Amino acid sequence: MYINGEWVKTNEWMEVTNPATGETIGSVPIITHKQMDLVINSAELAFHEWKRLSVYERAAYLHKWYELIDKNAEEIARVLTMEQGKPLKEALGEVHYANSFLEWYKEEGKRMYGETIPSQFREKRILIQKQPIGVVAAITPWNFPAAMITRKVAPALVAGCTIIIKPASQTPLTALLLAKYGHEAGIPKGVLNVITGKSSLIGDNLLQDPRVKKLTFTGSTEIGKQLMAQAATTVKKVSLELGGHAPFIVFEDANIEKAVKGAIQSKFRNAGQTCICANRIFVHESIHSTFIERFVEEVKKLKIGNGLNSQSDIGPLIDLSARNKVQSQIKDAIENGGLIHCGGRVVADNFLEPTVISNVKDEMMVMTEETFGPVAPIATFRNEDEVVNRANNSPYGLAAYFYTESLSRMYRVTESLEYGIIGVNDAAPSTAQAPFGGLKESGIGREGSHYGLDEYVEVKYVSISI
Ligand SMILES: NC(=O)C1=CN([C@@H]2O[C@H](COP(=O)(O)OP(=O)(O)OC[C@H]3O[C@@H](n4cnc5c(N)ncnc54)[C@H](OP(=O)(O)O)[C@@H]3O)[C@@H](O)[C@H]2O)C=CC1
Ligand SMILES: O=C(O)[C@H](O)CS(=O)(=O)O
Repeated sequence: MYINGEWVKTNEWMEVTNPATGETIGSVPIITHKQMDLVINSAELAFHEWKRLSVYERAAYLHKWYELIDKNAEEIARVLTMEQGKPLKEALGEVHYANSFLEWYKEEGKRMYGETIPSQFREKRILIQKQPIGVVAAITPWNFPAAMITRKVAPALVAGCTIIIKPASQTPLTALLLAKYGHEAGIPKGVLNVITGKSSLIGDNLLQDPRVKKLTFTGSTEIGKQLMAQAATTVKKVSLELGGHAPFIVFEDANIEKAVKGAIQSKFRNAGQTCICANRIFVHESIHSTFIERFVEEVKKLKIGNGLNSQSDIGPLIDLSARNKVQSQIKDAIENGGLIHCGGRVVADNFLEPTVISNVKDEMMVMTEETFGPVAPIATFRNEDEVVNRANNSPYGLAAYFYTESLSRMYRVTESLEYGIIGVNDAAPSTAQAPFGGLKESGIGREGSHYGLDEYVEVKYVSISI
């Protein structure tokens, strides 16, 4: 663990395994109660100094950190693949995507403007200041072990906050490697902290402590709700990036080749383990057979294998329970009339073939529960109103995609879909300068863009009588 600028151990450890092979690749300490108090104390003390630096001074630290991550991207990507499983080419892409948040926020922080507002009284002046909120608790998931951290740390640090990061127990090594380069960049002690151990102990301590002013969480909706309730005890500001169940709609006037390419990209990235993966594919009945034929042809080309093998397109699922959950969705679909066009089988332990199922009904598990695996369920639809209603019929509201060549349809459907992120003929919308986040039970707040910076500041109103 990295606490107050030092590498800290404990007597108890937990192992980290490679999901592709099951082998142990490392171990991390299990934090104690005493160390929880130490890390919160360190972050609180550091906050009072860190916030006094100019944003330009803070940005300079982020710039050095960015340069070190860029220089060591291959090393970080390799560790990421070994603990999370994604193909090395995807892991390297994630490291650069993660670094883009440092690159973007080290500059955006310099535009953290306040404002003056005219008063109705001659003798009064109204001043609005933006100030850092304080100590931030960041709890992150295993599917993007680098990007889900920097997407929080970059805006938090440049705004003047200090941060305590709890990475997922399955992927802590990437977080600790990022901290190593943050340390080498000279980030002052106590500003950046990475702790590991029992999530409930860590969560309870961070969320009950009034010195922690903000929770930023990325993970499942179930855990997000629990943490939000815990944060209420001390009225912490919360940002929640939760589950998704993205509809992917192919209209009759779509460019089918683009739609097939987009569906492959959105569905099978990270073996389908992303919160914005296409989870329900709706194809207009008039182009269904053409789409299915081309889509299956392309899916069959995907190669499954250890992420360290440069030929692999699809790595393992994170663990056996994840694989079993996906398999149960496939089984449910088949039992209710779904037709398997390819895949559906376990290749080895955590490896599941990329699977395409047609004749899918909206009541099936695969169409109502987040899949988080390489399964593409395809349903047909007759008209625009029908498919928009079906697409919106979900407690989730994170990402949605649709393919059309019609400008008027693009506006109509974009305005009707109840999702925070909409890809129009685009299956890969995520980028540092745009706001990422969902509606409904997909979360609260945004990450990335200037909206993401606002999550780490308080707006102070100063009324002056001269
Ligand atoms: N909206 C978005 O941007 C994203 C959403 N997600 C969603 O996350 C889920 C997959 O990620 P996954 O890691 O399994 O999600 P989880 O919600 O199970 O875990 C997320 C993080 O929360 C921690 N955690 C779990 N329980 C507690 C607790 N009681 N107190 C404190 N921390 C706790 C976990 O720790 P531990 O590892 O020790 O269990 C982990 O670090 C999917 O639903 C996916 O949709 C994932 C990525 C991005
Ligand atoms: O966990 C996720 O799904 C990521 O937030 C998706 S992305 O930002 O890498 O696209």
